[in-house]
Amino acid sequence: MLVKAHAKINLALDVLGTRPDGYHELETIMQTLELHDELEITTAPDITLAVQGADLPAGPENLAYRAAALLRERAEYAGGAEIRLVKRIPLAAGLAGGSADAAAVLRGLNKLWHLGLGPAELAALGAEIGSDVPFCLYGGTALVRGRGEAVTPLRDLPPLGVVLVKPPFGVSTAEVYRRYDALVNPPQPGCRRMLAAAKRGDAADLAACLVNSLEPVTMSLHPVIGAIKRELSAAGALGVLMSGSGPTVFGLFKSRASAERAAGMIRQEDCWVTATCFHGAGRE
Ligand SMILES: C[C@@](CO)(OP(=O)(O)O)[C@H](O)COP(=O)(O)OP(=O)(O)OC[C@H]1O[C@@H](n2ccc(N)nc2=O)[C@H](O)[C@@H]1O
Ligand SMILES: Nc1ncnc2c1ncn2[C@@H]1O[C@H](COP(=O)(O)OP(=O)(O)O)[C@@H](O)[C@H]1O
Repeated sequence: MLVKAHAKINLALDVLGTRPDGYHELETIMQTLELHDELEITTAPDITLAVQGADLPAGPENLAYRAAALLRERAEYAGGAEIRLVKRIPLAAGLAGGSADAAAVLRGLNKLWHLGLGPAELAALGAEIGSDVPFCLYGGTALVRGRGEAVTPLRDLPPLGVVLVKPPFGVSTAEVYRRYDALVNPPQPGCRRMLAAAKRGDAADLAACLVNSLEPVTMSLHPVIGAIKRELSAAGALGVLMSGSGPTVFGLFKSRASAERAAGMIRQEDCWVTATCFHGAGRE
């Protein structure tokens, strides 16, 4: 069985405070992209994982493996699965690559093992693996709250083009959140404004409402993020923003074709650059 694990970006991200469990209360609007990892999953006596395209462990430290092991344990399933993962989403990028893989494994094994678990049950399991996993199980466009476990699907947005630019370093999500807590003047929330724009579904409106409370934190650590934003704007982006805890920066374009043209204009040293587009929940 072939399963696609789609990357995500955050179109808006507000941090509302810290929770008793040490995580942060969020309000964010997330959107899956056509860019995806691929997983070939077949039944086997035990759980095995082979990774192609990235230097990643293939044991329990890998979120894809961890998802299979957790599902097998909770479903008390006797068999296993052979998982072959082809990575295309860059690591520690703010694109939820690991979370997307974990969600793809939960979705795929739920079918392959005929477990019959519903979306809410899978999302509860996913939340134990990582905060972005519940959204990755739903995909499309959604309002996400809590630690990331409360997902409210929204109507699909127009299929906008997206250029992704990732500088040559990863970012620790935990460190970005820790540094956020130390901000004297945290950014103003903007998720509600984006929610209204998402309901209207107008591209220029969406682009004008992009907001990410974590962006100033990561940008203070890596000023190149500001340079990438300026270059994407100069290439004609409708709007630009860092995704999640970063460091990937995205630019929105009216179509995939215009994103492809703009991607060819990006001259940032040593950056990973690709053009993709919004991916709706209903599509594989
Ligand atoms: C920032 C966001 C925005 O969508 O995405 P990415 O930038 O990672 O893609 C998410 O909140 C990241 O989700 P995810 O990367 O799954 O985080 P987890 O593995 O669950 O947690 C990593 C660390 O981030 C912090 N964390 C995460 C989520 C949250 N709501 N509050 C937090 O404080 C915690 O310190 C936690 O130990
Ligand atoms: N299948 C996986 N794909 C990517 N990263 C993984 C995976 N399994 C574990 N990881 C670890 O999780 C960390 C964060 O992964 P990722 O989800 O790509 O980051 P982000 O949430 O910032 O997009 C990586 O640095 C990597 O060490």
